[in-house]
Amino acid sequence: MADTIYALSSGAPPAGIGVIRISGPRAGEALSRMAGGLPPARSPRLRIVRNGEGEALDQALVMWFEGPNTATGDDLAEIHCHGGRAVVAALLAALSSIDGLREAEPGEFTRRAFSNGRIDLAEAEGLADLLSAETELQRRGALLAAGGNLSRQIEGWRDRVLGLAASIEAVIDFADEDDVSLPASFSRELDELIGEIRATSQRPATERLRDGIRVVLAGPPNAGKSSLFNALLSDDAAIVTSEAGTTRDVLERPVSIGGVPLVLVDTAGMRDSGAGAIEEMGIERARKEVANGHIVLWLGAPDELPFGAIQISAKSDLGGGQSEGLEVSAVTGFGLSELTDMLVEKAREILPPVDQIAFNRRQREWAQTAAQSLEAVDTHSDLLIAAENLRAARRALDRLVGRDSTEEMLDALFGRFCIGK
Ligand SMILES: Nc1nc2c(c(=O)[nH]1)N(C=O)[C@@H](CNc1ccc(C(=O)N[C@@H](CCC(=O)O)C(=O)O)cc1)CN2
Repeated sequence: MADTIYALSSGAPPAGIGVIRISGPRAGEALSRMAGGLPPARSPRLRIVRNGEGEALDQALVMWFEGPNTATGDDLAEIHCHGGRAVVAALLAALSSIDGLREAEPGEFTRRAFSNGRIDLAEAEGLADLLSAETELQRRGALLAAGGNLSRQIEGWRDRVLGLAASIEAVIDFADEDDVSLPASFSRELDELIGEIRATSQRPATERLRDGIRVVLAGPPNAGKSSLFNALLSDDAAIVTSEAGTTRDVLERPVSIGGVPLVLVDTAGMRDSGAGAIEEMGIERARKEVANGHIVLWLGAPDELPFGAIQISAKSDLGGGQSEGLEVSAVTGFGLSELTDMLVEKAREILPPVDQIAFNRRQREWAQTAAQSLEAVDTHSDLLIAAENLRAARRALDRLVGRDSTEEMLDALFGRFCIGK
């Protein structure tokens, strides 16, 4: 019998309300013991919730969902309690003392939903992105995958592959009868399918949306990079999102500007001579960032503009001086809104579309494998080989949505979730 797991699924206490979920074969029994009987299925009821000694712990809304039509696919109970630390702690302690119940691991509720066939891998990956979404664009992109749009598209492609395979197999099976041949539409249907898979694979990968567009500020020392960095971070439109984990001599801050996820990267000032060994290392890092940045803002001399970078003339409040490129002043705010508008526009051009499905890198590899197998289908030569290529394409699409995924893959994915999800 599968374990029955429980966890606080809402945010860290103290909070207004705490939602505790219990999933598994003993969920109903556990809720019934604590709430003095099961409420009617799928209807909230206000109950006094008690521990094993009959002591009242809280007055809470309780809900009961009978499997398999639940979020996890198991029997599922929920206690919506007051979100105070001691209330949540007392309820979790009461659950831990019930036989056969244990605390859930990170992502374990979602993993149950996956093993019970309630969601597929593409939906679970979308959910992981949805939970980590900090900007509006990230939320919209992830919701499409989490809501099954991507999976439905793959299912549609898979059905078309099966249809093509059935036509080929019919010809193979009736090879003796000479009036059996492939439908005239076969090649057109095959080409259309390849075209759609290729077009979707060519869209930028969703990791770019998840990780943000790197906007690198580069230039010589004292060019005003850090002032511009700070000004962009405190721009009205900018919401500073959670800090990146790494501290380096390259300073980076994730920020949401107009709902678009950007990572602002401030670099060491570049100069050719007079730099000591440590500064030299900083400059080396700065060069790397310039090479890897999605958007590079150059605050130096126009004749040293790195390839593809955007010329910025900072400190324009000082007047005079160079006036090439976009003029901005971190001090007066002059030109900042033009700069952020431009950043948002450029970023959107290189981000995956949020109103259409896009793949992450793992999904893209399988989609490309499927397209390659389909491209190898040649109806003018051995049809047995064509049939085998169609089977290979079907297998690749299956892998894309996680049929036969390995334990390692699942551990890696669900380990990204928090406890209670
Ligand atoms: N309180 C609470 N809120 C939550 C969740 C939860 O588990 N509990 N969710 C946790 O992820 C998300 C909602 N996801 C859910 C997914 C499926 C079903 C479910 O019961 N599905 C059934 C019946 C659908 C229906 O009522 O029409 C089904 O699909 O058959 C419920 C929630 C977000 N909000």
